[in-house]
Amino acid sequence: MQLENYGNFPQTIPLVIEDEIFLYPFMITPLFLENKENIEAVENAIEFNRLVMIAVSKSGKEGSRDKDSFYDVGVVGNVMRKITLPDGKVKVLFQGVSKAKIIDFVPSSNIFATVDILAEETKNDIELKSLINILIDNIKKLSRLNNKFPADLIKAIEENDMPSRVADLVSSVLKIKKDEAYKIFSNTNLEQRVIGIIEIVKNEIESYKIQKEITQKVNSKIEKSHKDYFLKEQIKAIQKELGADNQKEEEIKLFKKRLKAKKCFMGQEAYKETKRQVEKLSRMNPDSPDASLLQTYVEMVLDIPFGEFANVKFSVSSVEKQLNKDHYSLEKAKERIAEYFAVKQLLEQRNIEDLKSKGTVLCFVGPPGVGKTSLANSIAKALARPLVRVALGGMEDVNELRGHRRTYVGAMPGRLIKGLIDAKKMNPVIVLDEIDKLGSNHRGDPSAVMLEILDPEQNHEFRDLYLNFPVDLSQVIFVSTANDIRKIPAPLKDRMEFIELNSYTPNEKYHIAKDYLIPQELEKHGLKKDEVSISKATIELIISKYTREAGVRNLRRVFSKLFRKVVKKILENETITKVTIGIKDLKEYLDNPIFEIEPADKIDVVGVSNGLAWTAVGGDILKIEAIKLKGKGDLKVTGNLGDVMKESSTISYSVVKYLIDNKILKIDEKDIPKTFKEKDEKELVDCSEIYKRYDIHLHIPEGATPKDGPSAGITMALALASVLSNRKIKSDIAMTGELTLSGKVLPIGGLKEKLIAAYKAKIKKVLIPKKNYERDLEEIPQEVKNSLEIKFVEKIEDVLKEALI
Ligand SMILES: Nc1ncnc2c1ncn2[C@@H]1O[C@H](COP(=O)(O)OP(=O)(O)OP(=O)(O)O)[C@@H](O)[C@H]1O
Repeated sequence: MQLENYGNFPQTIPLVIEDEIFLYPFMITPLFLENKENIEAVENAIEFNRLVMIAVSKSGKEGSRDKDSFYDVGVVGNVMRKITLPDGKVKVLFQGVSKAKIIDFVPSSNIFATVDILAEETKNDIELKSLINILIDNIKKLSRLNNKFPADLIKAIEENDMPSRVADLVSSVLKIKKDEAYKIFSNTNLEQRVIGIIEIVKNEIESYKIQKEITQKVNSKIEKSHKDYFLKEQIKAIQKELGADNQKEEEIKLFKKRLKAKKCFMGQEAYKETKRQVEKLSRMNPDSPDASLLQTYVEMVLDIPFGEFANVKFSVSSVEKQLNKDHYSLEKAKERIAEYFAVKQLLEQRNIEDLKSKGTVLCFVGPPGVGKTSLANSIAKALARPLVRVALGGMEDVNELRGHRRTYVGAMPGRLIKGLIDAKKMNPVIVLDEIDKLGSNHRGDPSAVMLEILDPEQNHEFRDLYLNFPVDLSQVIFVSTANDIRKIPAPLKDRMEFIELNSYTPNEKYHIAKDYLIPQELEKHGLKKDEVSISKATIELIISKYTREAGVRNLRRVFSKLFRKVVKKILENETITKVTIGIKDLKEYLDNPIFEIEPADKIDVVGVSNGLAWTAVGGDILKIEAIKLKGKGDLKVTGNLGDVMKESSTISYSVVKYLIDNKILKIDEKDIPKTFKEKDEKELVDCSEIYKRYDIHLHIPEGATPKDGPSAGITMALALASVLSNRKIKSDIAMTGELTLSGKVLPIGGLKEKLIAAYKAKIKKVLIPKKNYERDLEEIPQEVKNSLEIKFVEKIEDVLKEALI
């Protein structure tokens, strides 16, 4: 279609104002017209076979035909077809012919405008060509990002050698906003127009790239959240299938129910804290690790037996009965325990509530195996309360008692709270075993924690760190045990009442074995009384040669070992109805004997004296050895001695020197080493030269065992006196006593243990301080007193007189 066929320009032609599409020359475009003027203009063009000018309305001014409501540059073309649609609208097919500009608009007619063709100019063909190439490149790039430019379209663009057509075509595909499209289209400089289009294509490429990136990110996020969502849904479905979902709800319900039941017994703070934690738990995902920790906490708290009490009545008679039933002898201890519960019973009968739970804590002190724990057992049995044993010996951290805070990995309540849970009662008997082993090497302050537990002023509000609320321990009966009273911290000692238990004599052991250990062990092994017979002599031999202990723990083990073998024998041979165990059989049953305290040396020697020692595991014989070596009066002391014992050796040495100087201890002149000159001239030398010309070495075996205390004073002095005077010491004599610098003998502790040790070592005579002789002999078992000659000594001279030959 030729433009010339339509006459010269400028000319006045019908004007259509298009609201939607920005038209370009050579485009064949369907247009939908509903505006009366537009329809009239089209009809006029068809009727008179004229061209029509299509101008585009400015943004926001659609529907108006005012002069400045549309762009003045548009397209002239012809109407190829016109169809009137059923709704009154008119559809026309328009073919653009040329770019044109409205020179004049005729508002009176309203459908006509005077229009001129707008020619485009090119300044530089080569530049234009390059710009077209750049444009095509960018279009190709864009086509990789979206599908606006299909391959055949790109091909058509490439093959078109009219730059203005390429520009029109590309612009029409890009769907540029009207005002921008107008700006580019109305430019008559073709290079500038192509540059404008390139910019738009590039912007579009950038924005697509960004869009793509964002889409990818969003997609991956959406994918992840979708994945999570689906997984969670699946878990839920599985849990539902397994009933776990309900299970959690059920559990929380149960916790709340149990908590409600305990509310009035557990105290407000405890109730509030637990309630808070149950609520927190109900909001948690049951699979999270925190939830399982919290669940353990809630379960622990609800397991504490708040409000549950075993028999609350105290009955002295039943305590006494049980103690007597379970223990041989131990009269003093039994009496003291009975008194303790008598007070409690009276306070209860007279309803003096607040004193009932107060008072001191019983502490059984003595060597291992003498019945400390077993007395506590009997107390619990008699009071019909559960017994909880808390071993303090192996404890490394005091927080094992008080619990670890919940922030601590693997936190748990302390042993006391666990004890209550195990006992299922709030008033058990708790035995704090080996309270003396709670030393300062523990982490934390053990005595402060123990005070919190034992002090009635504090223990009704004992705060376990794990629970984080106070628990009332005031109804608990605490009993403690210790081997060595000296190792218990002073503030704790103040709260305790000590009941001393001593080593058993062989005779006591025999009775315990016969009346308690053997019947109990027979029962444990399923044996009847008449199936085993052990003679008295056999039991005594077992005591003296197969056990080496202050108590009877190993003795019990020996019987258990014997009876295991008896059981085996009976099972192996059904004809056996009774097994007799005699002295001869012991070797077969028990291997070689272990000697208890070794009997003292039978030979009297110079410089070896027998001391008596008290240790946490019972009494012992302490041999003290002294030798003299040529020297110049030094004293060397070995044997792992503590400071007090070292001082005591110095005192002993000074006392002995004093005795020599004052001729109380006679020195034979022959024993003093002399110089050749003194020998030749037969010079007399002073007796003091004996200690000036010799060095003395004092040793107390066994070197690996630490020893301390002043009670070996007289024994060391005796050894020193013996070695310096060269007089022998009687081997069957032993002694104990502190020595003062003026030679007086002061009293000592642990006499009973020491005398029992002397008795076991077959010592004949024992020298003890006068004060002990007058005060403590009553407590010494008769069999010991019968077999030992016990003599008191007041001063060192008495010792020398008795012991030196
Ligand atoms: N007087 C006694 N009568 C009967 N049995 C006794 C007597 N003394 C101790 N026993 C028994 O000896 C065994 C050891 O006693 P127990 O465990 O009470 O010793 P312990 O003094 O607590 O020792 P440790 O200090 O090592 O804890 C127990 O089986 C106990 O029954």
